[in-house]
Amino acid sequence: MHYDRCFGCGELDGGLHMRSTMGEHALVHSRFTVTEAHQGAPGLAHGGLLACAFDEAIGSTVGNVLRRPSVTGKLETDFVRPVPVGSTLFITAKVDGVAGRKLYASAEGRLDTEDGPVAVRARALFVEVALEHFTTHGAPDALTKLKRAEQINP
Ligand SMILES: CCCCC/C=C\C/C=C\C/C=C\C/C=C\CCCC(=O)SCCNC(=O)CCNC(=O)[C@H](O)C(C)(C)COP(=O)(O)OP(=O)(O)OC[C@H]1O[C@@H](n2cnc3c(N)ncnc32)[C@H](O)[C@@H]1OP(=O)(O)O
Repeated sequence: MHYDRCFGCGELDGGLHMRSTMGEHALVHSRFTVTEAHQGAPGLAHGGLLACAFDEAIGSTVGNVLRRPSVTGKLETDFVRPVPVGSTLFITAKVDGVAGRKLYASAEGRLDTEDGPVAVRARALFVEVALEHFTTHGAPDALTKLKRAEQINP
């Protein structure tokens, strides 16, 4: 978790409640369980929420592997298989490259097990920002809140 009020990984009611863990070879593993609240078509996950889960999983990867503050500049998703309510996506993400402030990363999500069929793939460009990005555009006390989460999850 990087911030307890984050929609992706925080404790908010209605949030995605995702957790990410660092694995071998700098791969980061996240899980997203699709509930009734995440539906688009009856019984199936909404694509926008799946994209959100991948934003979170890739953002967590970029943040924890590179330790550079950044924001999503671009997020591209391929939905290759329906994701039913009740299923869990096992997401594996990695950093693909760095070019100055541009941080490239990608992820794939497999259905229900680590080696299940791939249901979603995503690629993202994160752009490194100064810490003032969060205080200028967000809350004035953003850094205090972010640093508190860092202390909980060093
Ligand atoms: C307090 C401690 C913090 C420490 C952090 C460390 C660790 C943290 C650990 C973990 C973090 C964990 C989890 C994170 C989890 C979830 C993440 C969710 C992330 C989000 O949910 S975040 C919200 C959505 N996000 C935005 O709210 C961004 C709004 N946006 C902007 O704020 C600006 O737009 C910005 C800053 C993106 C760029 O603005 P800018 O003025 O700074 O820079 P500029 O425009 O020059 O771009 C520089 C180079 O990126 C290229 N570039 C930019 N955008 C592009 C695009 N779309 N496509 C292709 N290329 C693009 C340019 O073409 C140029 O490339 P070149 O240099 O080659 O010309």
